[in-house]
Amino acid sequence: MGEEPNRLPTVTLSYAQTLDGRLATATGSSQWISCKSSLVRAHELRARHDAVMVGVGTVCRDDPRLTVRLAPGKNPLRVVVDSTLRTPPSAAVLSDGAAGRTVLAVTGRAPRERRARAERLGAHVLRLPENAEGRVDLRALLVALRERGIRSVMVEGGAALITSFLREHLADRLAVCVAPKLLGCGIEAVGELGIHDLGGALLLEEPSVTVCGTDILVEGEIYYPDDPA
Ligand SMILES: Nc1c(N[C@@H]2O[C@H](COP(=O)(O)O)[C@@H](O)[C@H]2O)[nH]c(=O)[nH]c1=O
Repeated sequence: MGEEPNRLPTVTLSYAQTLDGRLATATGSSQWISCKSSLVRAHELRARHDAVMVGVGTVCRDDPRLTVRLAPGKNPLRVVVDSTLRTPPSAAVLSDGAAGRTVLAVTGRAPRERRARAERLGAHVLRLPENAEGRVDLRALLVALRERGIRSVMVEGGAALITSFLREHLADRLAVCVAPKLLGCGIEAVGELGIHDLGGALLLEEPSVTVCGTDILVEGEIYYPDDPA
């Protein structure tokens, strides 16, 4: 059977949270929530995807490298969703010598001089339409990535990007690492989805639950009850 040419890349949301659903403390401290075995597994998952994606807030807070280092395998394309291009030139994704494997997804609100600077560093700046909130239109981003041959995307966060993918029904799979820790107040993994009764809850279809080191991994396909069958 041939591949559907218009199919959007498969999107997997993958993140580590505490038992009480936090990605980080209220001050943004998140390294590390998961145990070493889960970190290895996260790198294995990166290697199985064509692209790994984060929001610019995560870049500014964590300065991730988004490479495969703890497992064998190829580095995926790195994609930063960054409507006004706030990624600093010193960020690892622009300064580690592999900026040619970094896409900055921006809107028309990204100042020209910042775009030129990122391109001089070797990054690909992808100018995309904005949504009603002035942020990058995620569907347009997925279409643009598909045109570049990307068939699978692993979205690592942060909370705003995770929430947007769920709200727009653009996430296909969830792979959540739950660490046996409690933080109380902190950054919640998933924000407002506009669900007012339990019948509207997003579900994981046939989820798998496995233990990884001291963490619990929950994975499955996301079912959106409001979507037409
Ligand atoms: N805090 C947290 C994760 N955070 C994710 O890992 C990124 C760091 O990537 P890198 O610099 O390549 O190691 C970070 O920006 C965020 O996307 N991942 C996990 O498996 N477990 C954790 O506890």
